[in-house]
Amino acid sequence: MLKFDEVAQHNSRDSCWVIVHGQAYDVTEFLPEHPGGAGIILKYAGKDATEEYDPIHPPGTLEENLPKDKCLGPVDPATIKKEDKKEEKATAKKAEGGIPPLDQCLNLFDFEVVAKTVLKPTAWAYYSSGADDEVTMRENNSAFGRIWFRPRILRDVANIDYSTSLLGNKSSMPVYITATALGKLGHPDGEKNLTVAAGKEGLIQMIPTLASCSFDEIVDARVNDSQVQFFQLYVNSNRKITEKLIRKAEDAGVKGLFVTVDAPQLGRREKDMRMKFDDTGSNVQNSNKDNVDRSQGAARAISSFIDPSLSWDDLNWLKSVTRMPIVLKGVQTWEDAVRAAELGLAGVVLSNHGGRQLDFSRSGIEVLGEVVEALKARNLFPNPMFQIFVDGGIRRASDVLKAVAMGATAVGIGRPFLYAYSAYGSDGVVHAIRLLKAEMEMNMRLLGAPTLKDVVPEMVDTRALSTHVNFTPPSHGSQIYEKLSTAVGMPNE
Ligand SMILES: Cc1cc2c(cc1C)[n+](S(=O)(=O)[O-])c1c(=O)[nH]c(=O)nc-1n2C[C@H](O)[C@H](O)[C@H](O)COP(=O)(O)O
Repeated sequence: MLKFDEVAQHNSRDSCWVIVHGQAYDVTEFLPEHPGGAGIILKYAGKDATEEYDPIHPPGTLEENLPKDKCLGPVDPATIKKEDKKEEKATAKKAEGGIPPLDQCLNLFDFEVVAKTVLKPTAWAYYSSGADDEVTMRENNSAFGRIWFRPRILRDVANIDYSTSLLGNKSSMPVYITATALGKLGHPDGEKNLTVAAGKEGLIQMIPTLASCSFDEIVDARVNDSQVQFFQLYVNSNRKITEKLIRKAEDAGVKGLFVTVDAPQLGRREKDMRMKFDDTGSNVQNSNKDNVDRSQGAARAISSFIDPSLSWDDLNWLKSVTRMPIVLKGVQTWEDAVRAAELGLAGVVLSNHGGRQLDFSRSGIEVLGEVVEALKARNLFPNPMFQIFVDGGIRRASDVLKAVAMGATAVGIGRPFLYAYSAYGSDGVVHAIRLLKAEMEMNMRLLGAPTLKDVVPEMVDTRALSTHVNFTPPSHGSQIYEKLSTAVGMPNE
């Protein structure tokens, strides 16, 4: 059995060994091939890299990418020295007073406040960042603040039913858990937290291509065989790899293929870059002058496989590969939505990737208005065979109902569920979903709409949508933050 000190001597580009899950690997020859660049590996040369490795790599990645003889065997656990993780210590200190009990989270904003105190800085940067100046990320939620309800009265609202169906699959609410990458950055169970909660609460989860967990782990985490999942696809420049992924998803019973079309290159998320940049900038990478394009941060590094040449011409190929309904995720104009409908696709997600792609893209809810008008003008709406989804900035059931009133079938939610499980595991996500369900019941009752069919365009006033007022959402979660900051002695920022 190897000793840690033996591994520690192989800590350079000329001879680079790392430890992952107690096994030593010689990655010297792999360094130039690593999509994330040599620098991030060299940072852990001669050390235990397990904690850094896990959130980014699905199980089996090493075995799939290294020749057998590069696995050098087990390292005596008694000799392994743990890295002095300054940043983890700081985070632990912040939360040493513990986090508030789950039932003190009263809305989706509260989870963000709590997650910020428990997430590693790199994880917080990755999850919370938007592109450039984050104008679109803020606008995503602000835009909902410019839509007003027109509630109707004296309607029998004794029984409220907010169930619906997405692409022909039952859902307990017009909400799905959208695809967000690198789930293990926030919690060791990663995306499985979402699978379990979605199954328990009857929601559909969209499995991301860039998940931390393996596809099989996420599918195996279903709470029962009838649990419905969708798959979010980044098309790989190597189309064979993409075909294999799609077939695997279809064989696993996935019920919808959401092709991401707003990210031919991942956006410049500067919070993420700064964190990663400092992270890699301080490491051997600079002195080794790696040729990794670090100017795009970690996101670019993990997504260099995405095919920027993907175009409308490829849709017939995509349709030939699968019988799953195909939805384009990241459509931002009526022209592209109409084209998708005319091509016989199953729908579109009006989305700007949570403001993480092109800054100053309009919010999904803003685009929804023009898309519905354009489809109606061509007798393409309403059409149960072509569904419209919206995501970005949805934090309240009132946001969900505004989108439904304007013609969306359902909405996708990302960050709040990430924050919920980063702080509280899958129980956090279950709680978040139940909070939304309680809001749905109350909002629909007060709106005068017993079912989603009764949530109609006349119930919203969208005249203010086209003007951009600076709507700053109330400082949500401040109550919980105050409590928290006193509990753990943090300055009340
Ligand atoms: C927050 C977040 C979003 C990501 C996401 C990762 C995070 C941490 N990632 S990303 O690494 O490439 O940017 C994906 C992804 O893998 N694929 C994708 O289609 N959308 C990705 N999205 C966008 C997501 O699917 C929704 O469009 C967005 O999260 C909706 O906005 P809210 O977070 O405000 O709900």
